Amino acid sequence: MNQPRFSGAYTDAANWLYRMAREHNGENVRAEVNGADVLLVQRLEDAEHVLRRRADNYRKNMHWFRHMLGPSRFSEVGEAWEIRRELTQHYLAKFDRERTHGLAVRYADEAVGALAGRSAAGDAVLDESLLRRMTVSVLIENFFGVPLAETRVDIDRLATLMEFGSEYAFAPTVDTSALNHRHLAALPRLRREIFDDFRLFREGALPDNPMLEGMLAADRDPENDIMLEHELLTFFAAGAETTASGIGWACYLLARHPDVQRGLRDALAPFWESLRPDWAHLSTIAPLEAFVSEALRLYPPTPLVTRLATGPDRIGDHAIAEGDNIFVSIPGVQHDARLHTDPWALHLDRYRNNASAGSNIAFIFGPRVCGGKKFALVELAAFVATFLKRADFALTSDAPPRFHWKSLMLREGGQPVRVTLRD
Ligand code: HEM
Repeated sequence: MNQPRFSGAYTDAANWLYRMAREHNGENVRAEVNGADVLLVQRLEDAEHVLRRRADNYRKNMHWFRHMLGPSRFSEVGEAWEIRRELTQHYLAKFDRERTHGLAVRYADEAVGALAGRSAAGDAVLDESLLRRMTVSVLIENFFGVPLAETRVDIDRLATLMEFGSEYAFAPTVDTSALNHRHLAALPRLRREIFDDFRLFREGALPDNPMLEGMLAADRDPENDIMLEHELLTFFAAGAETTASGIGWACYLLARHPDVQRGLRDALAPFWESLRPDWAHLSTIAPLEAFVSEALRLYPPTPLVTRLATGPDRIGDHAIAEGDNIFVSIPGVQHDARLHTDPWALHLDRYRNNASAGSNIAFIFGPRVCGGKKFALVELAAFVATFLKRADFALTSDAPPRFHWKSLMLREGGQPVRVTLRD
């Protein structure tokens, strides 16, 4: 059989990952990706080997991403990563759940009204910039204590930079096409504009904030190459673009499964009618948790993580040499029919006994686990609950999704969903 091959722009990469997950279900695959040999890992046990058990032998491989966005917690390895992780992880782990829940409900309420306005005006797809505005608003207000409107952060510029970055996110990088030349030419100006947008963070114009003060102190320290703007950029990209993609896919699933939509709304009714519609209460609503988990299983916002072998090893049946490229396919692992019966369908029941929850790896695991996993799960649950309270979601097209990768996974052409307010 011919070796599977991917060539072209990485904007198409997620379509290839889903094809591999169907055609080589439950198998790892040696593939050629833009001219380089890659082992595509699709088995949970081997993903655990690469990301957790032998993480010391598989380092992050984001030279090009680093080149585009600057070195940050996201791209660095070893001590350079550990210093950066120290700067933010305490705050990402110890955030106030109730405050985050409150902010997520408030901004979801605003966003769903605007989304319904767009649908009423004739839009057949969800306006993704409204979803991004919602998630950036929660992130900034939660971690920096100010509303987005009082900062100069421009969410569209951030999204454009992410799109540029996706072309260069992986090794091997794509051939430089005319499009890429245009990107490269525009990059310096775009970066300058975004850094200028972050001026208030550097100038101490925001309320006292220990996380920001720690980042600024590290930025001033000549002993390292930490730059506040690089850390902020990846913080916003990792923390807001991802959840915006996640809630977009959740809306699509609600629209595609009206029965699930009704069932969840019914399950949430006592919550909204209660005297205590807070996180302590929302976090006990099992069908909501199951729905968020299934949305992240079927459509993981970050579908691919790439690593480079630093020494020889074995992964399943494959011998690994130093310098080998390893791609862990999250859709591959999460659609493995050995772990999930009927893996392509939405199943809320499988979470009843937490049976297959452990095989969902949307946030990966091991030392480089997503720093914002808990925060993202609080936000996503609050967004879905608020959207369901306020609106109905209906499909505007039955066409199966094609994917558009831009450092995270969106739907090509936008999510075909009409939003109608219930009150
Ligand atoms: C549904 C939402 C999200 C998903 C699916 C997601 C997924 C991921 C994945 C797969 C990685 C590992 C990438 C790699 O190692 O190559 C990662 C890393 C990271 N994520 Fe998330 N993420 C989400 C939301 C967030 C949020 C809300 C934040 C911040 C508030 C965040 C902060 C981070 C950070 C800081 C890292 C780097 C961790 C490290 O290497 O130290 N993420 N995320």
